[in-house]
Amino acid sequence: MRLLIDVGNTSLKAVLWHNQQAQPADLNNLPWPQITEVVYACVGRSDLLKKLLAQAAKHHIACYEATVTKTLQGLSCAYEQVSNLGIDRWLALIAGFTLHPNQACILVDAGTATTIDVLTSEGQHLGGWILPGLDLMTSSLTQNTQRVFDDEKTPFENQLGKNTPNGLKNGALVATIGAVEQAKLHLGVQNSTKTVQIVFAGGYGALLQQQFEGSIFDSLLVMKGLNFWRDLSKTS
Ligand SMILES: Nc1ncnc2c1ncn2[C@@H]1O[C@H](COP(=O)(O)OP(=O)(O)O)[C@@H](O)[C@H]1O
Ligand SMILES: CC(C)(COP(=O)(O)O)[C@@H](O)C(=O)NCCC(=O)O
Ligand SMILES: [K+]
Repeated sequence: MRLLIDVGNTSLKAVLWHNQQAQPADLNNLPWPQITEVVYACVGRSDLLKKLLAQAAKHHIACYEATVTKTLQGLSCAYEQVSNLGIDRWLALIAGFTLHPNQACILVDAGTATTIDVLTSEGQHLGGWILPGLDLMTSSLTQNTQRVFDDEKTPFENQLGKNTPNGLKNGALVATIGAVEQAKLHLGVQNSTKTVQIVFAGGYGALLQQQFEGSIFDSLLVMKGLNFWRDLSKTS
C-alpha cells in the first residue's frame, strides 16, 4: 500500500493507493504497518508534510519525492529549466499521457493558481500558462480597488455581469474559459478532425468542467500522476 501526498498552496491532500484504487487517508490514524512506501509532491509549504515524513522514517518506510525530468518514457517537458515547472503540473501531464495514450490533452488544474498545460498526442508538452485561481482573481480586485466588492452568494457564471459581484465573479470565470480556448489553438483542433481531451482537476475543476462539452473532471488527477510517476521512474 502506497501513501500518496500532494501539497498545494492551499491544502495538503493524501490518499492510500491499494489494489489499483485510491482510498481516503485519515492522517491522524494512518495504517503505517501496511504502508510500503510514501510518494509525495510539494509546491507549497507544509509542516504537516514534514511531520508525516518524520513518522514514515520512524517506521522505516522509504519516501520518494517526485521531480520533473526532461523526459519520462515517451513524455517530454517543454521547459528548458525543467526544475522550474511545478511538480503538480508535471504529474497532471504524466496522468494525461498515461490515461489518454495517443490523444492530445489539455490539463487544467484549478486551485490556488489555475495552470493550463498543452500535451500533443505524441507526448510532447508544448508548454502552458499560470493564471491566478478564481479566488485570487476576485480577491486581488476587491483588495486593490475602492469600489469592487464581492459577496458569498453570487455564483461564477458564464454570463455578462449586471451588478458588481456578478461582473467580478463572471469576469474571473470567462477569463479562465478564454485561456482554455486559447490552449486549443496550440493543438490545431480548429478546422480539423483532431480531437483534444480536456481534463480538469483541483478545487474549481468541477465548476470549470461544466463549461466544456466532452471534457472530464478527475479529482485524483495529480494523485494518479504521482502513482504513475513512481512506477515509470522505477523502469526508466
Ligand atoms: N469544492 C471545493 N473543494 C475545495 N476547494 C474548492 C472547492 N470549490 C472551490 N474551491 C477553491 O479551490 C481552491 C483550492 O483548490 P486546491 O486544488 O485544493 O488548491 P491547491 O492545490 O492550490 O492547494 C481554493 O481557492 C478553494 O476556495
Ligand atoms: C503554479 C503553481 C503555483 C500551482 O500550484 P497550486 O495552485 O496547485 O497550489 C505551481 O505549479 C508552481 O509553483 N509552479 C512553479 C512555476 C511553474 O510551474 O513554472
Ligand atoms: K493549480
